Amino acid sequence: MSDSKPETPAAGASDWDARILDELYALIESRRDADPGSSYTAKLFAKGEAKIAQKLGEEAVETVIEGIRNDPEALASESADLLYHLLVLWAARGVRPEQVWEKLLQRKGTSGLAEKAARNITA
Ligand SMILES: N=c1c2ncn([C@@H]3O[C@H](COP(=O)(O)OP(=O)(O)OP(=O)(O)O)[C@@H](O)[C@H]3O)c2ncn1[C@@H]1O[C@H](COP(=O)(O)O)[C@@H](O)[C@H]1O
Repeated sequence: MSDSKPETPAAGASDWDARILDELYALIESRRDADPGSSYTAKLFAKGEAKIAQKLGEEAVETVIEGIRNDPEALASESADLLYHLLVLWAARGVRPEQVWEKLLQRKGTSGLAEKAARNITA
């Protein structure tokens, strides 16, 4: 069996990882000038940044609800909706995934508690 990941993951496949976020972002970018009648992403772009942010908020609330209920499958499903809409907002506002990955990388190894304590000293 090859170690390499498939070009495109099959639905339900476990042999995939977070690189799908980069692929999804590229797909979202490719829909920027598409027909809103044939693409949900294009429809979101046509509605504008404020509506996209509002939609992200709705998906966040739905994710929170599933986080409070004990239904991991529903939580995973709402999380996918949330991530998709977050990526659409990044694209709409000109944020590249690499910018966010860089932020995460910079924080690697720094405890959230230590960072918060340092912030309070300098505030
Ligand atoms: N990952 C997603 C994805 N996740 C969620 N959604 C859509 O997000 C919407 C959210 O559903 P809701 O019930 O919350 O909202 P709604 O009532 O349907 O929508 P609104 O009228 O409120 O805007 C649904 O229409 C979902 O289909 C997505 N739509 C698209 N993608 C990806 O984007 C690609 C391009 O899609 P199109 O732009 O439609 O071609 C697809 O191949 C997917 O890979």
